[in-house]
Amino acid sequence: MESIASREKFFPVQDISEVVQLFEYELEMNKEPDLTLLSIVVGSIENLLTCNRSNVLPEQNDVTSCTKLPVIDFKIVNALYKKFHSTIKGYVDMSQFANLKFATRELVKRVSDVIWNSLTRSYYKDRAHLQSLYSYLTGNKLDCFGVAFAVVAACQILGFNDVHLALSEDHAWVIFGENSCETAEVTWHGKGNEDKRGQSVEPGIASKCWLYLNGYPVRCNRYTEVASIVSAINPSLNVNNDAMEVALLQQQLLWLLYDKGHLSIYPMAIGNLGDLEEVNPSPDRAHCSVLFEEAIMIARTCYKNMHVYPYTYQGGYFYRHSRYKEAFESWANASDVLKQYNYTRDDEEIYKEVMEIANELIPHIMKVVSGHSAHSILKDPECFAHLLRFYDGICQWEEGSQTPVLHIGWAKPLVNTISKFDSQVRGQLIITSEVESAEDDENCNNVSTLKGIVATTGDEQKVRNDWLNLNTNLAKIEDSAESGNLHPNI
Ligand SMILES: CC1(C)CN=C(N2CCN(c3ncnc4sc(C(F)(F)C(F)(F)F)cc34)CC2)S1
Repeated sequence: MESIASREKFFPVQDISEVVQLFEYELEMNKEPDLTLLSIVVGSIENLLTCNRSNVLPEQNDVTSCTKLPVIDFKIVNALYKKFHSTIKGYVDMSQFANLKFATRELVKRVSDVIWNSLTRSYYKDRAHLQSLYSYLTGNKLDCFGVAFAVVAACQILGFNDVHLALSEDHAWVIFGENSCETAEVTWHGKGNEDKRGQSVEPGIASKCWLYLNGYPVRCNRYTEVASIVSAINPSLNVNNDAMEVALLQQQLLWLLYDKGHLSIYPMAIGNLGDLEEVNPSPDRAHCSVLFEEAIMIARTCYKNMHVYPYTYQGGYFYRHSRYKEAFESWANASDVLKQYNYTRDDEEIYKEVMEIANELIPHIMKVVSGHSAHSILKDPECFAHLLRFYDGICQWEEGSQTPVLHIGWAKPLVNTISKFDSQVRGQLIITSEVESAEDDENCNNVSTLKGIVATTGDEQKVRNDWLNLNTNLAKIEDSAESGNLHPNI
């Protein structure tokens, strides 16, 4: 039985700096970081401070790395660690997988079955704080991410170091095999969907749905898996409050991983750090807006600009700081990513995200700026161009998709927004468009799309009627609304 005796010297853990030291040791000194140990430690701190917070902390707590944490005893951690080891080694009969250099699909499926079959029969899967091995070992509950993570931690215990976590923006699976070129579903996704555990994710990638990022997920190594443990820390006490100590712990651990370069292929983790820095800026650290930019650059360079969330992290920041023109640009850039996909029922999460932007945030901005003076964004053709690009990307997302995206609920805020801009502003747009080949249009009409919307100020430009493409889509929506076949999503 592998032991954590060598780590006993870090216990009892009493404050954030001691947790950071333990992570530092695991990242630097251990042959490879022990996913089981680290998940149990942060999971126990999170659960003690968010679930049963009964007098585990002194009233006053300082807000530095000496922030007091509930005392985590070695014997508790050691008992849970041994429990996971004996569960995995007890239920995975290694005689069937003897002398394997690399994991097989059967092995991965068997490990997934052991985790899956040991979960509580029915519980609210979307509840917070179900992501760690502490939750699994003390309550037999895990969320979608937690199951995938547990499978990878279990494979580490069994010695299969080729099994790694693959992370999209709303799903997780594993990669394994000689060049890590095999993939396997190991957890469920969404509500009411049959799980596909054991199968490859190739069909998901082939369907061009956002859930599988066109084959550009974050392919983790052990260090990025440690980053996923930290990024998955959830400081929420309830809908409106966070446990400050847990947020501080997450922020310090993310900076530790950032400084070691372990966030350099993980845009969402950098986005998470940006959100934490916005609320609680660390002295002599980059401003949060720099972090949001960095996440975007990683998505563009490492993931062929297939990730949406880096732009919505940045757009959300600009929106919260009333930097509306920049928010429009971020959201238009997010839409440029989305139009590379076909919308399917598995993409609910990003649908809700885009719908909130289009039907809540942008209309709110329109209300706020309506009363403002001449310099307002309603006189700015570049703002108008960003908004058109945002809406057009959604239209293109819908084109070629099995499931419609837009419905009359979208058209009203859309038309309302566009009509807020003066006609002379609208007249200052230059629309360039290329006619795309018709392979994706069932009527074999040439599908002209907005290849670029540039705004000029100054001399009047006749608006090229190519952007009528947008109006054509609007007409379709209104027709469909009249004929009553509204979007099933509403
Ligand atoms: C701009 C936003 C709306 C703000 N928060 C966002 N998050 C919060 C954090 N988040 C994440 N942050 C770090 N890593 C991961 S891995 C992952 C996942 F693959 F979907 C999983 F594993 F299935 F849950 C999600 C996720 C998901 C996206 S996007």
